Amino acid sequence: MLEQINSPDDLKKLKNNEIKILAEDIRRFLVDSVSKTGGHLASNLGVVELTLALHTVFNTLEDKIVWDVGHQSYVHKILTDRKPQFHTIRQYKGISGFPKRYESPHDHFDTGHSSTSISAALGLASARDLNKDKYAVVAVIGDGALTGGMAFEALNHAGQSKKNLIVILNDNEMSISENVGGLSNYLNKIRTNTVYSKVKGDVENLITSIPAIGKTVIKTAGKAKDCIKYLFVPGALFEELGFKYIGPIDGHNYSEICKVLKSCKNIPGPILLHVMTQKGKGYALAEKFPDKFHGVNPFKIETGKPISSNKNITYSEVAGNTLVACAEKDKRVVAITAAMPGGTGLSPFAKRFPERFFDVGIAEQHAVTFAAGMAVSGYKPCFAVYSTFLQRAYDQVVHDVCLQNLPVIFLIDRAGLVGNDGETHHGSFDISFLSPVPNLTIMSPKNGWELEKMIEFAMQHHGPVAIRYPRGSAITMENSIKNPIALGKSEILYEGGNDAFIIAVGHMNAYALKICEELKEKSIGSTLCNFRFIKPMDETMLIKQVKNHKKVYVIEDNAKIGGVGSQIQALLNNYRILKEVNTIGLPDAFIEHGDVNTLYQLYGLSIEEIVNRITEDFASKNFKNIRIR
Ligand SMILES: Cc1ncc(C[n+]2csc(CCOP(=O)(O)OP(=O)(O)O)c2C)c(N)n1
Ligand SMILES: CC(=O)[C@@H](O)[C@H](O)COP(=O)(O)O
Ligand SMILES: [Mg+2]
Repeated sequence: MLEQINSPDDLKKLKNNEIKILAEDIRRFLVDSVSKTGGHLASNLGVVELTLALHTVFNTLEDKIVWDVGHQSYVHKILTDRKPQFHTIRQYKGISGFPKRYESPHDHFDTGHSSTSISAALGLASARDLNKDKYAVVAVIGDGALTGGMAFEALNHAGQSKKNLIVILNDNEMSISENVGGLSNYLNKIRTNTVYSKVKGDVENLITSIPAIGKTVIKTAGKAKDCIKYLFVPGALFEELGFKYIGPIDGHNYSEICKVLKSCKNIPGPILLHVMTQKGKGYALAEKFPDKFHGVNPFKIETGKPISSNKNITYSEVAGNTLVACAEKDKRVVAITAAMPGGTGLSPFAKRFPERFFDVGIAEQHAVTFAAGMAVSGYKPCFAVYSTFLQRAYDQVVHDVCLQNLPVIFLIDRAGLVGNDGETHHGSFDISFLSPVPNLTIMSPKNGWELEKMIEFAMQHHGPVAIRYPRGSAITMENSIKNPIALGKSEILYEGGNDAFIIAVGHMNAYALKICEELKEKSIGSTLCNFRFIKPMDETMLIKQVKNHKKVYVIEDNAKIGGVGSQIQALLNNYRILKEVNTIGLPDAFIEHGDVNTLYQLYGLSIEEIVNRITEDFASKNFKNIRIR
């Protein structure tokens, strides 16, 4: 059936039983395709009927759907002309795993970070009204994404705005892990109460339908009506904010969703349509383990096991295990996540110390200020967070933690390039945005061992500490020099001559060591400095080594603007040391998706590219050894 669908218009020709077959085909296609490419599977399996219904009722060339996070937009992509390219999803030069306006006229807003959809949709609806246009605007937001502060801010605004706007709450009772918090409990009450699910009218209808209360209640007890409304009317919370709440409805019943969506089109004002779906639907393993199949590497369909299994410990696991060890020794250690216990390696901590573990939902801003509150009270909070999501909480880092010099530890996972998730998810900016913040100590480990030692160091430090490390396996360096971590001190990893002074940040040291060896073969002598502390910098070492070398190189997986290279250049300028610092880092651009090695090659960060660049510099006839004062 899927072969017959070349555009959303083709859906309108299908009968109900054909839609059922189509839904099955789409699920098969998704499992087959994602098992080869990797990607977000379970969320997409859950929204097949919902997406089919949306494309039946709306015309997405005009009507605007905003997919929150956007990881569940695969079915939408398949239905909107991207089926032929679907095998390229998340691969370099392939289609993105998230909605992209550049990719299709059916995509109306780019997403990747959670909880933005209602704000964006309200913006679209407000612009539509100013322009006197007529299109519909729909935000599709998950129950996890609804826990994000922005979603509440937008509901608050949208409810009062009275704009025609449909918010579809796709409730599958899961974030990546189990959803958490009071709102999740509230949705659960709506779902599980049979009165709620049977009665979809307004409060009068509801009350008259309960014989024990009856019509007299309505006549005689206006105030009581409000109380009863809170008890019985599903979605009263949303109603009070100014939304018309509809639901909950079965998100796998295509014709019911179509019917409700059609009537939503004719109801004025903001509507919240509560749709219940099952994450992973149709693929037994994903139904059983929706968290494991949220985002997957290529896997075998029969077993669900990854095709290439990498047994090496990841940086996230090192961080999580180290926190457990620290917490065993010190009762003040607490761990915080914003809905990413698995990804950040905190699951063992959650299991071992449930009372000292806090999953705050997708609420990075809250997580940081919550950590500040605990720190003020004598605890040692560790917030493990992906670099890209910490962007959300910048003001909280500055205003609530660093201004008060509180001993909060930021374990910044997924720093640098993350690969296939692409531009919304790379951790390209954390050095640039954290470095100017007073009181903050910033470190980056060269390998797993050093991450462990840095966390132990941070536990003893008085003041906020950020430790940034990349996605994936922790490097184990043979013969690594295990100097203890000392505040503001870097480590010389290689001494082989005075031509190039190479400063490497974090895991780039592994590359840099090989680079030094290759340069040696080309008769270029070098020294390698593992720049453990991005802040405070090891100024004494820097000045000494810079003066002793002909050229200076900084290798970092952060934006060059505001990165370590630019900071070292500024430092040398301050000391009137006239030396050019050559930074090998990320350009002033949003980096596309693709595997990390391809991207390193593309942006000059691969070993080969760096060796070539340094070799060319030293071969250049124009090369002058600038004398240093
Ligand atoms: C600001 C931010 N924090 C964390 C994430 C990581 N993340 C992506 S999807 C997701 C769970 C979303 O749950 P839900 O909205 O219910 O969607 P579902 O996958 O269940 O359909 C999380 C935590 C993110 N994308 N953005
Ligand atoms: C959509 C989203 O934001 C997450 O699912 C993210 O893709 C997880 O990334 P990792 O695979 O690096 O944990
Ligand atoms: Mg969910």
